[in-house]
Amino acid sequence: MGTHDLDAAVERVAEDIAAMETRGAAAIADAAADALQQQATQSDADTPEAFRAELRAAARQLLETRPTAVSLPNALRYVLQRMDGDSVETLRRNTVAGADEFRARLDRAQTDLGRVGANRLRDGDRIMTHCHSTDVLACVETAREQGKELSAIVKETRPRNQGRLTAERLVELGVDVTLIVDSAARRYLNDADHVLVGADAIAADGSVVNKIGTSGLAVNARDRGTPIVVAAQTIKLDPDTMTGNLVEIETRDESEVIDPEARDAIGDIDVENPAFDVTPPRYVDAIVTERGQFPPESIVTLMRELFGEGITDPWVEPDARRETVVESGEDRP
Ligand SMILES: O=P(O)(O)OC[C@H]1O[C@H](OP(=O)(O)O)[C@H](O)[C@@H]1O
Repeated sequence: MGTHDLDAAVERVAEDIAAMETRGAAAIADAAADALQQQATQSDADTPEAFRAELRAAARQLLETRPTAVSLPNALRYVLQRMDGDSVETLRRNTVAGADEFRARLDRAQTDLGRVGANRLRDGDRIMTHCHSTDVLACVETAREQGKELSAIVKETRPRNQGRLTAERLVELGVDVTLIVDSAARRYLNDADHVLVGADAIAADGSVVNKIGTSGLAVNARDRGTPIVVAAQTIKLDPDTMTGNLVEIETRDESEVIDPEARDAIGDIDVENPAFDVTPPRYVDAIVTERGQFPPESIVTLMRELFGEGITDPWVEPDARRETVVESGEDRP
């Protein structure tokens, strides 16, 4: 990859995604499409092949940042599939247009999803949230625009406390917010009408990969009889899972859990920090997408419609392309 001229914007976007300065599956997809667009705009490749190779290298650099949110490869796939043409200028134009189109679709999808999700919310409802999902917030925003009064119990979501971001945004939307520590969730589930969470990836069997703690929340919610709704644009659907591949779960640095000094003070311990977990479909009542809401078991039909049976990895050099099967990652559910 070192032989390719990567634009500074690509490096910057990749660093921001890895450090979680840019986070949330939709925002990651948007930033990745933007980075490819900047690479295409700035490229001084003098042959179509050099241009293509540069864009593929940029995509690989972006892919290396975080492994779980499938919106990232889906965004790269969308843009690179539109990189078409016989001259550098045509390739540049088509790639830039592909990125623009992708980002516009992303925006539209979230608005449409918000309308679908808002239909599930009634005036006076109380939701419980986990982490920070813009797809969830789109549902709340539309419901608020429809004049529905809502309140929310917001889990802080250790270790990075993205619940505080959700709390802030909900307050801006005029929602009454109660912030709780994660371990208090069961205690407050009786007060909630819905658990409403986002997703980083959805597998073909309807399993939902979301922020660590989602699966425990879903099991508790089912026990309490509180419906569990997942707000996830179709960009969160993982086409690789149609051929039996599992979603890779990101493990992050232990310093997010405990600072090194405090850790040393305790003595010889192991610290683990998985960023996501897998909620089996039987605990999920509905997946809300821009195409309507689906029971998790039927999501595979939507996946086939959207991705067909075969998928490609357009960032791989042509002589190394796979057919349809890829290697499984580690620590997959
Ligand atoms: O696409 P939207 O709905 O904004 O976010 C989806 C999901 O992305 C986040 O992951 P992280 O904070 O990037 O690890 C959360 O798990 C959230 O539910």
